[in-house]
Amino acid sequence: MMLEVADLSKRFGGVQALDGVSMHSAAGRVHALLGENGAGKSTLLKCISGVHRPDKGQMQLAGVAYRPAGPREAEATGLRSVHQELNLVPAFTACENAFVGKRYPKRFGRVDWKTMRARFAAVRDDYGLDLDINVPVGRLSIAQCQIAEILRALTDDAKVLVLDEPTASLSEDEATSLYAILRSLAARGCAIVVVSHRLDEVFEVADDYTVLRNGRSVGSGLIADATRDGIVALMAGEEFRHERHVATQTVGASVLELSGFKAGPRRPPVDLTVRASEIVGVYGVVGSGRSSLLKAIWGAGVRPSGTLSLAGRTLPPRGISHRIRAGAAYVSEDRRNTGLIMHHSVLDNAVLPRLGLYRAAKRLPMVSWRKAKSGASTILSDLNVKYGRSADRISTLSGGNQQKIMIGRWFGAPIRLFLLDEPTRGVDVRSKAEIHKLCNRLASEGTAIVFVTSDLEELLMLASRIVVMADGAITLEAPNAAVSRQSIIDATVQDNVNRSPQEHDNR
Ligand SMILES: Nc1ncnc2c1ncn2[C@@H]1O[C@H](COP(=O)(O)OP(=O)(O)OP(=O)(O)O)[C@@H](O)[C@H]1O
Repeated sequence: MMLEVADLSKRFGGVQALDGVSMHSAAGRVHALLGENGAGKSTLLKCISGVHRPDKGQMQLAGVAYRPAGPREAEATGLRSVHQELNLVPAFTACENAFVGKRYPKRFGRVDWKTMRARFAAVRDDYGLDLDINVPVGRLSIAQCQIAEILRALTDDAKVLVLDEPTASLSEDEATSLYAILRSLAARGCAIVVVSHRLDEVFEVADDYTVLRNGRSVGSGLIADATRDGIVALMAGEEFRHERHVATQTVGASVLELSGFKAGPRRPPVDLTVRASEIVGVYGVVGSGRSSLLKAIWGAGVRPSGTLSLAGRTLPPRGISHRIRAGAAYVSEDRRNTGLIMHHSVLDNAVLPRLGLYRAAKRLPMVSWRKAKSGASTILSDLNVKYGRSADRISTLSGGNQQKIMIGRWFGAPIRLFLLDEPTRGVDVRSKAEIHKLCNRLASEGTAIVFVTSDLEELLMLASRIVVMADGAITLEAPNAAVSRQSIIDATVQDNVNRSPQEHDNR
């Protein structure tokens, strides 16, 4: 075994995040680490990569006792990691980020930038990844940052590579190419441990699995011997099925109208109408302009232009407060920077956009924290959020639980238009089904929903109408039942859009 973990435990205050976990990962194999939100997956990866020190238990790397005092020591032993929260310096390029904390190539005593860039570009090309290495990562999308982070891990040979949800913000195609990279790394003798909530891809790429539940390892084995239902039952501790929930209710009046709307100065104009009770799913590859369009509709775009009307009123191209007053709500794809206030409490984050609901008295501009606390606890229990105390920092919650709060905090007041960017990113299968059910409930009450997703299954499962984007333009727009899986994938590339949507039908 390349990596062996035995009886590992880790406690944070009152939370037993890991409780005697064991796992083995062999060289040349991809090991999937599975479990519901808050099961302890990230904590386990952080113990392996030296971020956390376990309270109890042993680890071995390549047959030698391994107990890293920190991430540097773990790296020196041959371990590379890609965590859920990306750790990149925004002002540095992907290449400069890749060398942070490592020995720079030098020439005449000075940093040899040329060699550094060439070495980095060679790794990028070797793995067939597409990334501009001369742009500061602060200007890249989340998915491109993810690629930058993975490249950082690949710049030197690794014995073990651990990745926490590396495909969460990648589209189907990008995830497929990332997994091809993981397979080729495994073929070079690396042991790979990967966390993913996308079970379909786990079945395609992984050789072995371990399931965690409430901090304990509750099952492990060969993927070839496992079934999807069996794994889901292990994760949830009971039988569970994710039903398809495509909304069937009749749509109402138009809520959002875009006409010649440009999300930015160099973006093509977009025309789109979304009606009450409609769930429009927007799909495309990284950089196709999905998130920029959503952000621009929300009023936070960079120099947008054209006409946007919400519930019959034309709104200025920028300005979030107009949108909120008109009944819109938004969930950002970037939980850490623009979604949540990470150093504030669970309570603060859960009530922030709806503070007006928790006034001490009707016209008083003061918040009653008693009311806020009870409002928050309703939201948190409705969405089955796992947390210790509402005063804990939100950064201590697992990624999936943070995501649920980002969505739930908008409830409590009617939502006319709900804009959701990757609403179930990092969320486990059961919570995903709950969020889909919630979207359907909102739609049946008249909310118009526009969501961006990189998950083709989710798109087909939830959207009543499908929009595909490429290079900032809409390349396909049709009711869910009228498009094939292949035509959706084809439309993600501009050159393919002239083909008929019915051309392939392999759904
Ligand atoms: N630094 C921390 N301080 C306090 N509690 C923490 C900390 N890190 C994790 N926890 C708690 O440990 C538990 C396990 O969290 P972890 O992030 O490992 O879950 P996960 O399986 O990765 O979930 P997800 O799929 O949602 O990312 C959670 O209850 C979480 O709130």
